[in-house]
Amino acid sequence: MDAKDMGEDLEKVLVTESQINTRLGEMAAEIDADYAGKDLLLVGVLKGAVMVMADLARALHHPCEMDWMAVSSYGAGTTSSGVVRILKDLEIDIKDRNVLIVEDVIDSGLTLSWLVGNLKSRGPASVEICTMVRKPLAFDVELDVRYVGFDLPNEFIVGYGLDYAEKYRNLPLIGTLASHVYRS
Ligand SMILES: O=P(O)(O)OC[C@H]1O[C@H](OP(=O)(O)OP(=O)(O)O)[C@H](O)[C@@H]1O
Ligand code: HPA
Ligand SMILES: [Mg+2]
Repeated sequence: MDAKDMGEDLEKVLVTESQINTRLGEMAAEIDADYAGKDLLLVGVLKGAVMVMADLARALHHPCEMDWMAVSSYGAGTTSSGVVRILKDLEIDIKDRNVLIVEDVIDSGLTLSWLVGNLKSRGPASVEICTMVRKPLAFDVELDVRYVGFDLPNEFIVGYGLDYAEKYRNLPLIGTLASHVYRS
């Protein structure tokens, strides 16, 4: 899928595919340097983080393991319910591991502040966060985000894993939707 397949649904492009790829390379280089000589376990948060996880893992030179959690707070709407549920837990024991949580977006920050607390209670050596997008509201919760792709304004976005009612995740860029999409 690309912008041409969106018909009139795409309002504007905020981050292009090539900007995403360039930034991913920079973030991977930082992670390679920071984790030199250490083990690394990437924890992707389904489903939104699938694209970042796949591309980031391939951009890393550092060997890593990957595991997945599914937590949900949004359902089909565009605002967080604040109630986080585990839909699928990790399969790997993270005790004494260096965990790097991989996310597509930190919006209200509620999902990650809950998840960081949950993972820290399992006795890992470290827990850090890598997200492709961070929005301003996330600054209201105490969240130490080590790697940020792009700081974007407070608008609902889709693409590169981000969905609206499960659609548009396979758009390779990040953009906003035209208002008629929300009405239909
Ligand atoms: O910072 P917050 O306001 O908590 O929002 C961020 C979270 O919301 C989205 O997930 P969602 O629950 O929609 O599931 P999905 O990844 O399957 O789309 C997104 O992928 C993040 O995990
Ligand atoms: O802007 C967003 N788009 C899609 N999913 C999301 N989940 C939190 N914020 C967003
Ligand atoms: Mg979502």
